Amino acid sequence: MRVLCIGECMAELAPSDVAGDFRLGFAGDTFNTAWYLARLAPQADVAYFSAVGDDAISNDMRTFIRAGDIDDTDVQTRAGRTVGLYMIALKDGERSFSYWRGQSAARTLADDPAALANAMDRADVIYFSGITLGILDPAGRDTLLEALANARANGKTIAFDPNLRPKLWANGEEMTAQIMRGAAVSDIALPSFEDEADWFGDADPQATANRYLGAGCPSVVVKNGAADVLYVDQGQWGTVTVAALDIVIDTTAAGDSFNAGVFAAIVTGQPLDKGIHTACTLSRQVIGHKGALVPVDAT
Ligand SMILES: Nc1ncnc2c1ncn2[C@@H]1O[C@H](COP(=O)(O)OP(=O)(O)O)[C@@H](O)[C@H]1O
Ligand SMILES: O=C(O)C(=O)C[C@H](O)[C@H](O)COP(=O)(O)O
Repeated sequence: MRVLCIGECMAELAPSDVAGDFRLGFAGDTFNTAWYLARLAPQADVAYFSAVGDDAISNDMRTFIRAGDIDDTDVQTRAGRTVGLYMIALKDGERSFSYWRGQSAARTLADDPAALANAMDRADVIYFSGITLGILDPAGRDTLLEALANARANGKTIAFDPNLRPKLWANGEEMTAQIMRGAAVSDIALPSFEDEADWFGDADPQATANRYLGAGCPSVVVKNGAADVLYVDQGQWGTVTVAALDIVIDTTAAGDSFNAGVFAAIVTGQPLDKGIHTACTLSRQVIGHKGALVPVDAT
């Protein structure tokens, strides 16, 4: 099984234990999921699709991707450009981000439809997010969504995390409309209830699930912080209880690592509820540590 994750990896500055000192890493929502999936399912072939520049930090990022056992064959190089950067600020375990990514090479990742089609042809599961859609210009977004629709018609499984990031969009209407275009080409959606309620006005997680079902996405997993995970899979509804972690250190990548748990079940042919249990165990470990990518125990 080959899983292709599509999106932007950035340089990450994460607060260290010393006030004012930051640690340089590499992270980004779809990349984080690829990284955790490669740890959880070493038998799977995990690949990343993106674009980087040709400077030193772009090369360091590529080295980091490969060191994570992630195939970087489909990471394109754009001469004269570089990668995006973000910094995490923490207050009582909740994170906020500052970004410097307006000119990043990843913004051009969908410029070559042939490269997209070729990478998708070689994959079984294809994952993208609302952040992937948000960094693209309208033409790139159309190209990516068309390629995903074609891949789905060819039998690929398409997975989507809406990952709502209002800073990437002109306004809320544009964001919600484009997110639902993403849902319409997907087989499984993995939204987070709090964000969905804020932007779509969903009254409860059932309303979130029903909205994605209505868009044509037949399986939905609704994350909800420490509250139950609600899922619907080909008409079967269920919930999984989360063992709440009392002291949360940093919620960065909670949802990203969770998604990797679900994909690990898909690639190993296990039922979705088993994958959600793995997802909960993994994301609980991740939020107990600082930064997006943390060492994980066997789950
Ligand atoms: N306080 C917590 N205790 C235990 N697990 C948690 C906690 N907060 C989040 N998680 C786990 O992380 C998953 C994703 O969290 P959530 O906050 O909903 O997503 P996101 O990070 O995308 O906003 C949850 O479904 C749950 O499994
Ligand atoms: O690409 C971006 O804009 C990011 O924000 C990168 C972040 O590391 C993850 O997106 C964290 O995502 P959560 O799992 O929701 O905590």
